[in-house]
Amino acid sequence: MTVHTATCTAPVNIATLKYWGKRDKSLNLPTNSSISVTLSQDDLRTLTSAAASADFQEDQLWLNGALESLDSPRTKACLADLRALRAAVESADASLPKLSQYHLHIVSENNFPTAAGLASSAAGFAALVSAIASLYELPQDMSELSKIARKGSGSACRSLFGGFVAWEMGALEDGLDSKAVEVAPLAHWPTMKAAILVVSDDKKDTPSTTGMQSTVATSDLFQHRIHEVVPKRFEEMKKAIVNKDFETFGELTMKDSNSFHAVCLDSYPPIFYLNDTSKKIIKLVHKLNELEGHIIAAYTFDAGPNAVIYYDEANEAKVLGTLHKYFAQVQGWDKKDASALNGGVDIDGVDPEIYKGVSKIILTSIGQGPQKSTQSLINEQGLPKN
Ligand SMILES: Nc1ncnc2c1ncn2[C@@H]1O[C@H](COP(=O)(O)OP(=O)(O)OP(=O)(O)O)[C@@H](O)[C@H]1O
Ligand SMILES: C[C@@](O)(CCOP(=O)(O)OP(=O)(O)O)CC(=O)O
Repeated sequence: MTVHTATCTAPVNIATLKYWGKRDKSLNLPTNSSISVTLSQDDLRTLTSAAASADFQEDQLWLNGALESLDSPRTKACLADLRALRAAVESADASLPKLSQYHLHIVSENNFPTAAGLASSAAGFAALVSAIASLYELPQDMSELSKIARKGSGSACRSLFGGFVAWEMGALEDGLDSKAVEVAPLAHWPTMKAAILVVSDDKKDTPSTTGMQSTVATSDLFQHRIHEVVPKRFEEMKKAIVNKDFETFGELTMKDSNSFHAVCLDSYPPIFYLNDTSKKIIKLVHKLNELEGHIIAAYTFDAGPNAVIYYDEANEAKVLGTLHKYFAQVQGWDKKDASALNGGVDIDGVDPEIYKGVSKIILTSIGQGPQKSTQSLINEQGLPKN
């Protein structure tokens, strides 16, 4: 039996200017442009192998060791687009195997919790699209492929690039101009770091799609956000990234997280993603920045209570040192020497039991986009190795 395979990894991205709201639900077309930082795959990544064979009976996906349905319209849309591009390649060269007509076996592993507010769907769809595009030897560039990943999950389109990434919302009804582009590569600002305080790795209450639909339908504040706030912020944040201006980048990042959670609260009925621990972390970061006299740390929260805190390596002693003072008991510090963690400052009014609301800290940094891998998860029969 002949089995064609390819394997790719893809990263998680965490938005600093949030995507929240769809103008087209089936194509995942957003109501505003967004910006994100791609995180290092050393800490958070999806590894996906894709195989095609004339002997396969049906399309199948194994996610983290269990068979997962491929019936969702989102996954079907991604597979249909990729097959259409492969069919075009095959019609231009009759000597190529007709992979577009074969069923696919896809095996994927996330090295972090799935569906827990850590952007697994972003890394997952970016890896799925990258692995199949590699299997099909597609000529399309990353921006083109990002339009396919977008149909899987909006935020996934940004995981096709490393470094700093913008998702341009586009204006066309068919979504052909709604794609991810690179704002700056990893090498432009490699000292950007992220500390993720995992407040909960439970499945979230209100799924992003449902939450967005409710916000678009019911929040008045949302109209102000998408028309007045985000367009200006989008340009300002890109400029701050190009200038490596952490103060401006950090301020815009925090304000945008707050704006996103404000429109969630303004939805009817309201949507709550932050919990008491999240709010205590927000206060801690503001007090740290006040003590320093300028912004050295910036928080952002997605559709859940987990905090992502961005900082520049130049301020690592102070930022991580301070977090260590309050969260020393949580797991995840082992990759840092104790000597690197004693530069923290005391902050008035922080609940000494704040650490009880946090299960672990993930210390990571900015990273690269999808990578080809030789570590196949599929055996010669086209089935999962484990
Ligand atoms: N490696 C993967 N390959 C394919 N699909 C995946 C993969 N990982 C996750 N997914 C899909 O994404 C879904 C989880 O998306 P969901 O939006 O609920 O959580 P999340 O992305 O972890 O959180 P958030 O969007 O709040 O950051 C999974 O149920 C699965 O359908
Ligand atoms: C708060 C966010 O993380 C929302 C992400 O939403 P998704 O990309 O998960 O939504 P779907 O398009 O419905 O799959 C903000 C962001 O990542 O920009």
